[in-house]
Order: sequence, then C-alpha cells, then structure tokens
Amino acid sequence: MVGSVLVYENRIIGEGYHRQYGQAHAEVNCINSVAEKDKHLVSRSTLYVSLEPCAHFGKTPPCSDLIIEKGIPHVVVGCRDPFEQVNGKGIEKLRAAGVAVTVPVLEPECKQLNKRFFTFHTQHRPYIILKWAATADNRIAAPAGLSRLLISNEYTNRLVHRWRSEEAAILIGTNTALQDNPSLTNRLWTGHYPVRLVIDTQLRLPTTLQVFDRQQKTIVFNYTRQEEQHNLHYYQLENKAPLLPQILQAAHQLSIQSILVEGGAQLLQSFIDNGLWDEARTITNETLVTGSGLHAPLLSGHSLTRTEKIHNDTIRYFNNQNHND
Ligand SMILES: NC(=O)c1ccc[n+]([C@@H]2O[C@H](COP(=O)([O-])OP(=O)(O)OC[C@H]3O[C@@H](n4cnc5c(N)ncnc54)[C@H](O)[C@@H]3O)[C@@H](O)[C@H]2O)c1
Ligand SMILES: Nc1nc(=O)c(N)c(NC[C@H](O)[C@H](O)[C@H](O)COP(=O)(O)O)[nH]1
Repeated sequence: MVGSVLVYENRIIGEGYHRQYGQAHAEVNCINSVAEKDKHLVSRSTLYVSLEPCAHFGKTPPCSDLIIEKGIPHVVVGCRDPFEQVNGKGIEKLRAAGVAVTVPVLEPECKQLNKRFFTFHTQHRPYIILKWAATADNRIAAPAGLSRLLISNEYTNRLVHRWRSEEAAILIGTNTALQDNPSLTNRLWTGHYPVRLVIDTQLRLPTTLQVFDRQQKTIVFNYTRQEEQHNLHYYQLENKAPLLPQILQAAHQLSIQSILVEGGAQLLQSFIDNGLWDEARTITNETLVTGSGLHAPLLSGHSLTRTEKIHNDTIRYFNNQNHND
C-alpha cells in the first residue's frame, strides 16, 4: 500500500495510490490525476510519497524517471524501499537529476503501512500473525475425542474471516486439519481467499478433508512427495532439518508475503519458542469455562497494543517486542 499527493502552495492538485500489484504505482496515478487546468503547476509542486520512488523497470517503468521528466523540484519520501532493486537507488537518481529529496518523514508509520512487504524483503520470510481463540480458563480445544469447541461468537468469526482475507496464506498443523476438518475459507467476509498451508509430514491426512477440496490453492508440506496437481501442491521438505525455517523459506520462494497461523497449540507454540512471529491476536470468550481440554499457547516477548470487545469476546492484539519498531 503506497500513497502519494502532489501539492502546490498548500493545495493538493493530485493524489493517487497503488491499487494492485503489477498496476501503476502511486506516483503515476497521482501525477495522472492532476486536472488539465493545473498541469502547468506540476513542475512547481512538491510530491509526497509514503515509499521511495522506484528506480528500475519492474512491472512498470521507473517512477523516479517520471518525476524527473515532469520537472518536479521537491520530493518528500516516507521511507526507503528495502527491495534490493530499489533500496536508495530511486533517491540517488532523483538527487543526481537535481531534485531535492527529503527522507525519511513519518518513517515508522510508513513502514507500518507496508509491514508485510518490509518483513518479506528485510527478513526474507513472510510476515507472521499468530491467532487463537481461548475459553475464559485458557483452553483452545475440548478434551480429545469430543467435537470441535466453538469458542468465538458469530461476529468475531466474521472478523477472523476478514483477517484471513488480509493475508496471503493460512497455516495449520496436522492435528488441527484432522480433528477440526476446517475449510480455511473467508466465506463470512469478502475479498481474496488465502492460500492454505497444511503440515502433513508423513502424508497421513485423509484426502477427503475439506482442505484437499481443490477449491483454493493448497500447499501440503511433507517429507516424501513433490508434485503439483490442480490447486493442490505437495511440497517436499527435508526431514532432518527443523520444519519452520523450511516452511518460511518455501513461502518466501513462492512469494507469500504473509501468513496467518491458526493453530493448533503445538504449531503456535513452536513459532513462539523460535521467536518467529510479528503479531499475535487472541480471542477470549469471557463467559465460557470448560475446566479441561487443550491449554492455549504461552506467549512470550510480547507487548499488548490494543484490546477490543465483541459481546463476550475480548480480542487482544500483541506485537513481538523484538521485531516491531
Ligand atoms: N481455538 C483455537 O483457536 C484453535 C485453533 C486451531 C486448533 N485448535 C485445536 O487444537 C487442536 C490441535 O492442536 P495440537 O496442538 O494438538 O496440534 P497441531 O494442530 O498444532 O498439530 C500438531 C502436529 O503438526 C505437526 N507440527 C506442528 N508444528 C510442528 C513443528 N514445529 N515441527 C514439526 N511438526 C509440526 C506435527 O505433526 C504435530 O504432531 C485441535 O483440537 C483443534 O481443535 C484450536
Ligand atoms: N476463531 C476461532 N474460534 C473458535 O471458536 C475456534 N474453535 C477456532 N478454531 C480455529 C481452528 O483453526 C479452526 O479449525 C478453524 O477456525 C476452522 O475454520 P473454518 O472456518 O472451518 O475454515 N477459531
């Protein structure tokens, strides 16, 4: 998400944002939005943009060239672009052409806007959000053998589906796939369906499970099979090396910029114990007490950023203290 405005003497004469990957960048949309009567002001205006203008030919031509061509004398940049083909080159190119560049401005806010993209390029892994729902006595599932415990209310479930629509992929552990038979869709919300990532190292999950219905792209991480069928991708990993770094490396290679980890407890705890997470979102049903069942993961190194209530559910948002500015 990148935004840009063009300002002439305290008046906004153009504005634009990057609508979709592969389409025109914010600066191009901003410059193109200037009305005919204001076009002569462009070369006397200041361009504000939340991310450094690009310097390379990617899906679109370089924005820094366009800015130079239009004779824009001053550019205010929120933060540098960590993407290796840009990373300071856009700023350099502008300065070399005589454009005054002010950078950075509101850097933490601009980085926050693109947290997934920044994590992907600086840490070479997707942005990781952990999520679980727990009872008031901190259980995430009923005792083994009992049917799936419905903890969150229908409004919170809608929010969870919204979260799904905001991330590139959802990851679950083998037991969750087997015991809950989730579909991992965002049918209660709009927008894109995330890629389903399922751990099944020994390929012991029955293919009748909903995650194998091929209705959306699904990747099965396992130790024996490398194969791509329609919407179903078996991705083979090394059984002697730790699993999580391999999954994150595979996701990076597949250009998956963010993952919502939906459990279960073992999987979530392994992300926590390895410090491999950026955000955690927990839902607590304040009125449901089971007295037994699977304990919720134990979070560490976290700071609470926000709390929200939806009826009897309390939703807490945490950041990883070690990763967030
Ligand atoms: N309330 C919630 O938010 C929520 C969310 C998801 C699941 N659940 C519940 O959790 C239960 C399942 O949780 P769980 O902890 O038993 O299992 P899990 O879903 O975490 O799966 C564990 C299995 O996945 C694989 N796995 C997971 N992490 C791994 C790692 N780091 N390295 C190698 N293999 C790994 C292993 O095969 C392991 O046995 C279910 O009953 C489900 O209903 C609740
Ligand atoms: N938000 C939430 N509230 C709950 O009460 C509960 N039990 C889960 N559990 C999460 C677990 O991952 C489930 O398996 C999927 O939430 C099922 O997702 P589907 O909508 O069936 O795809 N999650």
